[in-house]
Amino acid sequence: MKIPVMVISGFLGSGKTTLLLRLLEETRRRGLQPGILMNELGKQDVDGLILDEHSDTAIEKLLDGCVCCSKKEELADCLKKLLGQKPDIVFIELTGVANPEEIADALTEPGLLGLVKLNQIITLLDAEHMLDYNSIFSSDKQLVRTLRRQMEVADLLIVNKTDLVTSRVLVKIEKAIRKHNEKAQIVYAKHSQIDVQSLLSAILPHAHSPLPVRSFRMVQAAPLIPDKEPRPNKDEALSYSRVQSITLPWKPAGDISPVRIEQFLHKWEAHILRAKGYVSFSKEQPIQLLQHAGKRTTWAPSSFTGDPYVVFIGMDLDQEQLAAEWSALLGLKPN
Ligand SMILES: Nc1nc2c(ncn2[C@@H]2O[C@H](COP(=O)(O)OP(=O)(O)OP(=O)(O)O)[C@@H](O)[C@H]2O)c(=O)[nH]1
Repeated sequence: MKIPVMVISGFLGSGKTTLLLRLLEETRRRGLQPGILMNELGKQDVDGLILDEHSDTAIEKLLDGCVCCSKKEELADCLKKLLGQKPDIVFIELTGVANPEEIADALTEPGLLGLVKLNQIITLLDAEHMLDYNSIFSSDKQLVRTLRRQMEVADLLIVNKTDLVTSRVLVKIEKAIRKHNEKAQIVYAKHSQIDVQSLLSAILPHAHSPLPVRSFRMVQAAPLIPDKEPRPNKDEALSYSRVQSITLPWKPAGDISPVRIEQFLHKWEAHILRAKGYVSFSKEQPIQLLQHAGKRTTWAPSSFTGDPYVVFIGMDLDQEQLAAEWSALLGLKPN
């Protein structure tokens, strides 16, 4: 019996983990056993810890690189480990800069073909920023292509963060999406709130019934990129070229307020696309989960108990400069 795999893609901070939490809630309600494969660009696993706080699901983690390019070799092993736990469905949450078609392709490779089947590719779109991506990322050809492919190959497109835009913007977004994908269902959401019940309705505990599977992807051995668009050469095959991540420890020398961190992120906003991690402001207060996406910063109490840190993901990041300014912010002496 092949286990269905749902691939969750979408740019950095678009709402993938928020959706995954909703899907996990529904699997629990239905008595399904899920397996999760998380892929993160950073060395630290912020999303995995968020999931750990909300569920006791089996999670495999691929950190410090993108599963569609630098970590592709490890995908099969990770999936096989998860399958050992006999899940009814596997969710793969990709990094924000991953091309989901590469994963769909990998699922059809001989080592996995008999074990898993692609159920569907879901792509989340950040309604507040997606119309600006082409101009913001014009210097990273691969990334522009990846973001386009995230739209083109999706079965379901979730336009998320609709609380942050007007209905006029939504009309523009729909037009932009339809240029790239005429068929996918489009749904509009706040905080990835969609009808997860119907999304999972065909998945049964230890399912023996036929599932809706993207048959054209599973049966054809031909490349997934259409002929009119030649396969990229080796360098172009990377899904991005100018995005980097750096993890910095949080060890302030004295008191520091959340406002100072927000000012820091604001100062770096031309380069920082996403920041997340755990920080503590005082011994009395619980550790805070920092989430910075699309130039907005939020804080939430967390039960994290390790050494606090923040992961920064950015474009053309001067990592040395960032680290030096971070140390200065925390009141630390330069090395
Ligand atoms: N205002 C608003 N915030 C949202 C919405 N959906 C998610 N967020 C917030 O956006 C931030 C990023 O959400 P995530 O679900 O972690 O996004 P992601 O795509 O998993 O992020 P990465 O995997 O790190 O790229 C979090 O602070 C969420 O609470 C939404 O619809 N509206």
